[in-house]
Amino acid sequence: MGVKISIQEKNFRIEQERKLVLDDIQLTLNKGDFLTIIGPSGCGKSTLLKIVAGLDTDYRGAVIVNGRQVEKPGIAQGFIFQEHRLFPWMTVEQNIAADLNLKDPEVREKVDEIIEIVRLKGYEKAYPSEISGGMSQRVAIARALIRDPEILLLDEPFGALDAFTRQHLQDVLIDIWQRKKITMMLVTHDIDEAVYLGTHIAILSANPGRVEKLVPVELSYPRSRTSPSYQDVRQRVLQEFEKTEYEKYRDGEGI
Ligand SMILES: Nc1ncnc2c1ncn2[C@@H]1O[C@H](COP(=O)(O)OP(=O)(O)OP(=O)(O)O)[C@@H](O)[C@H]1O
Repeated sequence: MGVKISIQEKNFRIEQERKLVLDDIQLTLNKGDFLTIIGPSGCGKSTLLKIVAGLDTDYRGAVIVNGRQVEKPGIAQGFIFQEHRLFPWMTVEQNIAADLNLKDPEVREKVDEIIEIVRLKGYEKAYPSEISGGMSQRVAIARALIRDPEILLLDEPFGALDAFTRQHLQDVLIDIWQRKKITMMLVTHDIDEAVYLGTHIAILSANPGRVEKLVPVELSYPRSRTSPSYQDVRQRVLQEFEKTEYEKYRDGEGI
């Protein structure tokens, strides 16, 4: 059981013109894999994630999550955006429970367990305006986790946070992933984040978006950013990434 992504092509229509954005993306994730995705700006990373989430179904191909074809958004595919999208009028625990009844003892127990996992104990009754950006993002992750998703999709989840908070949340995410044994797909602009988190890294090229390289990361967790083996992987990924950037600009695309 796992996730099978087969996107033959994804086009967007822009001013009468058809633009091929994703071309022949074939990815297979085993249960518990953590795939990080990097690639030049505009290469289709978010589009890929939205397709897996069922938020975009206008493409040629199929996405199978644990044997079922994804045809619309659903609880099996948790999605975390860059901005947390919490309800400002609800407390932390209400945001996490959302449409589930907090008075139900089973829901209560689950909310308490997840709050502990995302390290928000003591903040259950706080409102989003009373907590930091990093904490809000942890609430968003908790809200997805409580629904027991088969895959968690994260689109630049820590992109808006400062470097210190970002590193802390990377460790929280690894802890969640190890405890829940959940399959993850995370898009990032940060090569370091991709190497620190992923069991595999997909490096995409642009125009059209293709998987240029799939790099398995055979480093144990927790990873040390300063170890020589970590630096070796980082260097290899950086070289591959630079090739895709170079090709993009050589072909006349600019910032
Ligand atoms: N709804 C849309 N309509 C038309 N074109 C779109 C739409 N969404 C995305 N695109 C185009 O598709 C391409 C891929 O966009 P996407 O947001 O998936 O890239 P990305 O790799 O996530 O970019 P970034 O790294 O800058 O966030 C871009 O050229 C973008 O302009």
